[in-house]
Formats: sequence, C-alpha cells, structure tokens
Amino acid sequence: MDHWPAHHWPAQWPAADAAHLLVYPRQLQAVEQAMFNAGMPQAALMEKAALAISRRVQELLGTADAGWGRNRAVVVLIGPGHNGGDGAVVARELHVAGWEVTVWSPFARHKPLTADHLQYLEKLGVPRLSEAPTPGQGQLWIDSLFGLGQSRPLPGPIADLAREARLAGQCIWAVDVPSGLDDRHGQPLGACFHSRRTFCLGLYKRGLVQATALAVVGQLERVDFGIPNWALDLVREQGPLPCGLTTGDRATAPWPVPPSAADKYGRGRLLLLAGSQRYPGAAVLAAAGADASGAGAVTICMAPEVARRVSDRYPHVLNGTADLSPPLQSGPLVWRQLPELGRHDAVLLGPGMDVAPFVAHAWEPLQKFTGLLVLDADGLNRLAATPEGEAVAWLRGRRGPTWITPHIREFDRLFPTYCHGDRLERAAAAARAAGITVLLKGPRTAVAAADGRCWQLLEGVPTAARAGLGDVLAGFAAGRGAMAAAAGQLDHGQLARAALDHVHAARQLVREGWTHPSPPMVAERLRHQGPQKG
Ligand SMILES: NC(=O)C1=CN([C@@H]2O[C@H](COP(=O)(O)OP(=O)(O)OC[C@H]3O[C@@H](n4cnc5c(N)ncnc54)[C@H](O)[C@@H]3O)[C@@H](O)[C@H]2O)[C@H](O)CC1
Ligand SMILES: [K+]
Repeated sequence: MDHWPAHHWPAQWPAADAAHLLVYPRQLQAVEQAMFNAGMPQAALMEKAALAISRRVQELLGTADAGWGRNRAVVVLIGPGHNGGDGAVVARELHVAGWEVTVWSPFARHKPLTADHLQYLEKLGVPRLSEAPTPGQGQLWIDSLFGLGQSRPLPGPIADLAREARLAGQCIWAVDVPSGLDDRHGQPLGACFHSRRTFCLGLYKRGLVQATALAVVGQLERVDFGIPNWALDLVREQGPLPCGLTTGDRATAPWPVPPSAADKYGRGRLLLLAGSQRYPGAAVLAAAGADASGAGAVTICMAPEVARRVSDRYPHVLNGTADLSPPLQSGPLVWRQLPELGRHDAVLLGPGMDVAPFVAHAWEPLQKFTGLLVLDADGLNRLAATPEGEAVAWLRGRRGPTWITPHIREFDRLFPTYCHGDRLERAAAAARAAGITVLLKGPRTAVAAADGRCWQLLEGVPTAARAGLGDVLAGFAAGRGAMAAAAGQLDHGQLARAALDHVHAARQLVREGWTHPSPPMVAERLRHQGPQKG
C-alpha cells in the first residue's frame, strides 16, 4: 500500500451537538425537564424559544422574496398548551413590531402560561377571532395549535380547518411541529396542517425528517435555544444517536488524499460487475460515478458488448475478462468463474445486472473477498432471491466490509422482516443483523453502519430523482471506498459522505438552473468535488 498521508476521519462525524442530533420527542421532553429541574423557569424557556422564532419570522417576512408588504395580516392559531404559548409570544412580538395580527384559540382552557399570554394579548388590543379564520384571511397563518409529542388526530373542527387550508393553499408556518403530525414516526395523524416552513425547537425530531412528513413540514429549520451540554448528555448517554447531515458537513470529513507519488494502482482499484444486455447503460453510469470518484484504476468485467459500451465512453476503464456462461451471455450475468478479486480494493456488483438466480459457487469468492464489497440493485435482488436467513447469513459471513445501497423496494425484498419503524430504524436493524453498512435511498437518504452510527440526510433533490442516478451513486461510493480502502482508512461514515456529495452535486446543478439534472450531469459535477476538497 502506497504511503498515504496521515488522515483522520473523525470517529464522531458530524459533532453530536444540538445542530445535528436527531431525537425522539420523549428525548427532547427529558432534556427540557432536566433544564426545568435545574432551575430554568418554563416561562423563560418559552420566551427564549418563542422570541427566537419571532425574530426568524420577522426576518423572513421582511425579505423581498417573501413578497410581503408590512401591512400583511398574520393569523396566529393558538393551542391549549405551550405550543400555543409559543404562538402567543410570536403574536405579541409581531403586533409590537407593527404587523396586523389576529389570534384564534378555540379552547375553553389553556395551560397557565398560555392563558397569561392570551390575557396580555387582549390587553394589547390584539383581536381574537370568535370563529375559525377562513383561508385567505391573512396572508400567513402561524400554526401553534399542537407541537411536541402529538399522538392523536386533530379535533373535528380543527381537522376541518386543516383540510380547508390545504385545499385553498393557505400559507402556513408551523411552530415546532405541524399540528396533526406524529413527530415520532413522521406520519400525519389524519388531517394535518401543511406547512411551508417548520421552525423546529431545540433539537430535530426524527419524525420531521421522514419521507412521509416532508410534504407537511415544508422547509425545515431548527431554532436553537441554548440547550446546555449536560442536558444533551442525557440523550447522548443512551447510545449512539443518529445525526442529521447537511451539505455543510462535508467540510468536516474530508476524504483521504492519495499520496502525490501514488501510481494508478495505489489510488484505489475498483472492479465493476455491472450491466447486462438489457441494461448496458447502468454499467456506463456506474463507471461514470466511479470515474468521478478519482479512483486510480477502474476495471469492468462484463459481457463484451457491455464492456465495450463502457470503454467507448471511458477508454481508461480497464476491460477485464468475464468468464461467463456462454448460453446466458446475451442475458443476465451468470458467470462460471469470477475474475481474480484480490487485486482490487473494492468491488461493485449489481447496477443493471438484470435478475438471475443466486449462484452460490459464483458468489463464494465474493464472500471471501477481504476488500470492500458494494452491492446495489440486482446484486441485492439476487441475494434477496435466497431465503432471508441465508442472505443475512451470507452477508454476516463476508470476510471484508460491505456497503449496500438499496432503494426501499430492494431493501424490503432483502430484509422483509425489518419492516418496523422509520427508515433509519429499519436500516439500523438490518445493518446490525447483517454486520454491514446500509445506505437506504429515498427523499432523505438514511445511512446506518453495523457499529450503530446512523446518519440521515436533511436535504434532498427531488427533481434529480431519475432512473440511473442510483448507478452513479453506487459507482461513486464504490470508487471513493476503493480509495479509502487503498489508504487503509476506510470508514463506514464515508458512505454517508458519498451520499452527501451526490446530493450536493445535484443541488448545485438545480441552483444553476438545471431543473432536471440528468445522471451523467450529476456524475460530471461529482468529478469537480475532488477528495481534496471539503
Ligand atoms: N422544546 C422545548 O424545549 C420547548 C417547547 N415549548 C413548546 O411546548 C410545546 C409542547 O407543549 P405541550 O403543552 O407539552 O404540548 P402541546 O402544546 O402540543 O399540547 C398541549 C395540550 O394539547 C393536547 N393535545 C395534543 N394533541 C391534541 C389533539 N390532537 N387533540 C386534542 N388535544 C390535543 C395535549 O394533550 C396537551 O394537553 C412544544 O411543541 C413547543 O412549542 C416551550 O414553549 C419552550 C421549550
Ligand atoms: K404547531
């Protein structure tokens, strides 16, 4: 192994701080309670949190792109509890700042703090609606009806209002959690207020970043209110917590940098087993991702017509000899003899390989391969063709590290029993059971490592979700993994970093005006994110 410069991939990436931790509602409630027990008055915490939201709301209302004039009316929907209390503070601040504010709170009783704030609003002369607002009455509604830890459907009249508002396209910003959303699992509890923005208080609740919640949560931002470290330790002590990742976190986990003197073999050797007569393009796209990764030597070993398609596009991709079963050459890959794997740092198997039975003897070298094995697409589907217990046993029997990159259907085929919980919980259960690292693709990709570390991307690019993008990601991740493995510096967090690079590349293209960036464009953009860059 060429001498790679010393490189330290942080064991805890990103920092397990308030900006990154993903928690269950009850964990945040425990943090809050610890603060109250230590003497932080509830009223003070409410004021602190709600003032932070008020400042942010006014910033946004004042910005040109918000399209608001100062005379725009804001209606604040106030609930019976402290979510309502937060909303009442926001109403007060907007009123004092000159905004036209009205409030609506259809509850006979409120928690004392909230009742006090409502009483003060009345003294300030802020009108309180006796009936529910009609959509369009007020450019903006602030939803502070219900917040942290919701578990039951909205009461009838409020559910009706939520439906009407949604039909009318009413602009709504949510305090902490959209009312009607279960913030543990991210599932709407029946009718739900669809927010364009959600100001999440303190720590990210896991439910807010689940695919099922995205349409309801809208633009998610966290509002900090200074949770002390000792209170955070309460949740951190419970074991590794998932962390939310944004593209800004790429800078704190740079890729291992190849030694300047390394030859092509010293910079990561990757073998691609991808493509078929039916899907030759998948091999080209996987090669595009691998090429963009900067890996030193990429070899494809497939049926000649597929290999030719790749080398026509990437003449520097080496062409290995595939000892395939002649009768099936035109069909899915079924090989008699795998090429020698040991000379590679990583092997990617799967993109576009087409379905075919799992051939145990052919897969045996893969199990014994001590380098990084990346399984994607039909590589996963073929493994899934065995009974689940065998697939998990096969994966557990792997002699080297394994990364898999399924989308949800491939995951369900491979791990049908891991169907409980949110995607991060499911990926984590499978990762632990099979001793692998799972990248579960979706609108917010989740990555779970066998050692318990978990990451959830907080950003996604829906317009980039197109056929073939997964092939690029698999090739790119495998290429970067080959480089890290060549350096003896492979870390499972690098699969999450690869996913982040992939989203970053697609987002950059969208920001530059490419409304639907194609997979080759994303691969091309990935090329510009060299391992040296953050
Ligand atoms: N995160 C923090 O540290 C802080 C959070 N704050 C705000 O407090 C709320 C949580 O307040 P809480 O009073 O516990 O809950 P709610 O306000 O959501 O609800 C209170 C009340 O409503 C009942 N309820 C809930 N769901 C329903 C429903 N679907 N139908 C009928 N009734 C319902 C529930 O049983 C309660 O009795 C948090 O979101 C933040 O906004 C603090 O202000 C500051 C610190
Ligand atoms: K709310």
